[in-house]
Amino acid sequence: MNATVETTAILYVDGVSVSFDGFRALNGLSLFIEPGEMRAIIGPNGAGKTTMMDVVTGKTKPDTGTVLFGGRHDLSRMDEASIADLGIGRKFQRPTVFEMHTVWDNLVLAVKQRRGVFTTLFARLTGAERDRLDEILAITRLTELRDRSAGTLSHGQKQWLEIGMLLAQEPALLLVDEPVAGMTDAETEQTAELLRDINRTRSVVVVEHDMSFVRALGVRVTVLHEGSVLAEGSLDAVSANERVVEVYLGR
Ligand SMILES: Nc1ncnc2c1ncn2[C@@H]1O[C@H](COP(=O)(O)OP(=O)(O)OP(=O)(O)O)[C@@H](O)[C@H]1O
Repeated sequence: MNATVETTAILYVDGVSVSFDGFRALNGLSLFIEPGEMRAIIGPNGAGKTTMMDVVTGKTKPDTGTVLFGGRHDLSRMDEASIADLGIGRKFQRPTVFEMHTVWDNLVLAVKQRRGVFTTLFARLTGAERDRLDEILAITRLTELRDRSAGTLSHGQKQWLEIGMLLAQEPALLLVDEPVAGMTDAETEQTAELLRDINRTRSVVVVEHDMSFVRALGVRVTVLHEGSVLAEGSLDAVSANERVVEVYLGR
């Protein structure tokens, strides 16, 4: 694994393979995300999308290949906590907010998690931290709901709150797994807007099956199939690709 590659990519994944009991979940996967980019990853079930996220976040170690963050951090040698500390945030498919706490307190807990539990659990937020959380409430469309307990939010609002909790940790790169599954059409549209807002200051990788949502994002799309990249380009370009239609979109 070579950590001296020259690259401008914030996320550099090159020739990565991962096998589980002889089955190749990733097979020479190469993917390069530039700083400030938002990328959508699509592909059939079992294509390797989740495994790709697992490799980037340190949950799964690649058998071969190179995974670099910011051109110099070799993620294949780091554990999950160190990778999160570097500035890679991951939003899993199911929301895991603290239901008994208010929206605001959930965000405060996320800030405290970032600062380190032991030193500052009882310390008050600084003015700058409060201002930042107000901004995050606005970005995640939750300003009016700040005093509601998280358990009373709709499914979509819980997903936005969890995205807000990730933002409170100020990641440079956000990985988002199927954010709109189970959302209403209106929530889906708003989630596309919300991610575009977030993408003004951060790089984002979104895995999603919902093609109207991917269209609304309006970003470059990577199609995975059998653990490697089948096609890459605009949604229109990959939708016109015969192999992509055959293995995924035409189903
Ligand atoms: N820990 C594991 N042990 C054994 N096999 C695994 C493991 N994790 C993933 N796989 C297999 O690797 C393949 C790729 O799975 P992965 O979850 O990455 O696909 P995916 O593109 O995310 O699919 P989906 O759209 O269904 O979430 C699948 O065939 C899966 O069964």
